[in-house]
Amino acid sequence: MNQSKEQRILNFVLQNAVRGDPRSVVDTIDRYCSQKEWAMNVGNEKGLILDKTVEEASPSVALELGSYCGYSAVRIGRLLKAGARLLTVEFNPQFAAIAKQMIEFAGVQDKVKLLEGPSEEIIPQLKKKYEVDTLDFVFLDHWKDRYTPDTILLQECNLLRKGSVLLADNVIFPGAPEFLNYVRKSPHFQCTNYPSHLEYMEVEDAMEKAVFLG
Ligand SMILES: O=C(NCCNC(=O)c1cc(-c2ccc(F)cc2)cc(O)c1O)c1cc(O)ncn1
Ligand SMILES: [Mg+2]
Repeated sequence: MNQSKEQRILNFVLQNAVRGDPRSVVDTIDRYCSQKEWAMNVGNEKGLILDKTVEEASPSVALELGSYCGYSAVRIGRLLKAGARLLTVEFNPQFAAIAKQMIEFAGVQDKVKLLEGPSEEIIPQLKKKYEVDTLDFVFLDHWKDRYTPDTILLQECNLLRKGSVLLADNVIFPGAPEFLNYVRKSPHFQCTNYPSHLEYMEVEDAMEKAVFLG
């Protein structure tokens, strides 16, 4: 049975990156996906916006929706302070299996926990089952039509506090127009747009930061 693209990306990392070195894993995925096969990792240009936003938020508890191959989980995990943790949610079992191996190879498994399942099922479990009080940082990179319902669900589950930072990928391409409309119109969010480009392409894209005001 021939390999999936995601398996080929993982194999390239296992053979070319340095075990335990998150930076080398991130750079190796970017090298593969810019030179060999395009894939929907956030990439290095938007990755730098992600880095700066994570560093500014300095989260103790972070959530990622949409792990894919684990690129951004490794990227965020490497920036977390001692004792801080990232929960990353992936619906697709094939993607989840790859992401778990990527996270372990990078050596961030003590900070990053992958939760497999649909976000709408996992979010309501975060407080009781995963001992979350509130989330300091949320990276939205899953199905674009889930950004708005999941943002509402996070509020309904009292998982956001004054100052919680949401950062959403792909608000231009593939696009999340409903989400942009929702957070920009809401009195509960302070929004900032960061123009960029689709990973590994010259297509326009952007990230949107939405800070919860309580
Ligand atoms: O999360 C799940 N998919 C990835 C979401 N992410 C994207 O769809 C995504 C897509 C693109 C993209 C860009 C250009 C293009 F031509 C095609 C796709 C880029 C990105 O940066 C993304 O993040 C998922 C899977 C599944 O089977 N079930 C539940 N959820
Ligand atoms: Mg994306």
